[in-house]
Amino acid sequence: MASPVWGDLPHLNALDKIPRPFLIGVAGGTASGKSTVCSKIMEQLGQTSLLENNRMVTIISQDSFYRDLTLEEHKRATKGEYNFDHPDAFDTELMLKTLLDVKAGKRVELPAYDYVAHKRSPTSTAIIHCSDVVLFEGILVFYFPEIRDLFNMRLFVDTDPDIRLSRRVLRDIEERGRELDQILSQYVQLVKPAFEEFCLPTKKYADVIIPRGADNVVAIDLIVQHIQELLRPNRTSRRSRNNSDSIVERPH
Ligand SMILES: Nc1ncnc2c1ncn2[C@@H]1O[C@H](COP(=O)(O)OP(=O)(O)O)[C@@H](O)[C@H]1O
Ligand SMILES: Nc1ccn([C@@H]2O[C@H](COP(=O)(O)O)[C@@H](O)[C@H]2O)c(=O)n1
Repeated sequence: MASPVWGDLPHLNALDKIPRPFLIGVAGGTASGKSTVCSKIMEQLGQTSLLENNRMVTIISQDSFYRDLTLEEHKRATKGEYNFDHPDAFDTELMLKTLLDVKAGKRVELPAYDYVAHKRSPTSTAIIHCSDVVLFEGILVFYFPEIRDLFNMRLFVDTDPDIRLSRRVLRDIEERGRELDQILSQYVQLVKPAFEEFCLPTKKYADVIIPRGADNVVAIDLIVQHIQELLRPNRTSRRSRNNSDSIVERPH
């Protein structure tokens, strides 16, 4: 019989059998603050005395799973004309296999994504060991049903589109080697329509929607408290208590 630790617990219903790693999906539009929210959650979970030193929190980015581009696609990418916001841009099979390995407690090695070269970095990798909590963040982490179903908790970072665009412009110029006119044309022609078609409709799958992203310290504190409570050793069944779903904001 399978161990209850790795049991088949696709979501928050089996509250008295919390699987490790506890897999959290973090979706949201480009530059909504997904990575920043994950870093804050990781920071706050790492600091708590409830988690032992040898337990870990890991962040994986969906961007590590961008497909390799053909020569022609790469040419378009350098002109800001390749659609990186479409589900087809991702290697879904590899993404699913990796997450299943992570869930099974296997060690995985992931390349960092190089946004300047539009491909996975051949030199920089992240080793993902078996962790207590794994945060998987990206624009389309709730889009693919097989992947969506793996999460034990789903968060959607909901930041105003104008703020996202202004942050993306600064970030893409400073960190991703892009020119302003290309950032804007890519955004208008590809990023924004794909957000509306593929990312925004996945908000309904979230357990918690985080308005204003990392600025929302209250939401982040509540999420961290909730995770700590779920992962507390020897916790009593939440079904026997009354405060079980107090922080879970379920969208309509
Ligand atoms: N609350 C915030 N206030 C100011 N800048 C922020 C905030 N959250 C994120 N940023 C900045 O916006 C950019 C995108 O944030 P990031 O967390 O990487 O978003 P995402 O992972 O959703 O693309 C980064 O340059 C980041 O430093
Ligand atoms: N070579 C690439 C790969 C991706 N993008 C853009 O990145 C966005 C996703 O990353 P976030 O950190 O913003 O969530 C996505 O909107 C792609 O357009 C890119 O420009 N170039």
